[in-house]
Amino acid sequence: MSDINATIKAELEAHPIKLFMKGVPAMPQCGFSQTVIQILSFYDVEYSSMNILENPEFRQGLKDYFEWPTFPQLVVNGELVGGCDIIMELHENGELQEVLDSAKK
Ligand SMILES: N[C@@H](CCC(=O)N[C@@H](CS)C(=O)NCC(=O)O)C(=O)O
Repeated sequence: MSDINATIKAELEAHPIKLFMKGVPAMPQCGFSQTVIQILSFYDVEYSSMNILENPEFRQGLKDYFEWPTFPQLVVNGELVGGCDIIMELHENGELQEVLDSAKK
């Protein structure tokens, strides 16, 4: 396993709910990241985030790791749930709560 893949895996093991985004929750630097932050604020959930603009290794590494070319990326239990469009869809159809509840404590 490449170094960055091992680093990503360790990061995901440490954080059951991880949002890779542009900017930080208090100041998202992209509308798609901002939308996901707003959606997550509807839920009583703790999550960790990483600003991929300040972590170029992760920015490229995650695209390869999940074979997903864009951010945000919401990851639960080490598995990519999706980006902005998918999170919005799961929120609107009522499935996001279950996904977030499945996070290992
Ligand atoms: N349809 C995507 C929109 C996200 C998107 O297009 N993100 C772009 C612009 S912020 C991106 O991450 N591009 C790759 C990059 O900047 O490394 C979603 O649902 O998340």
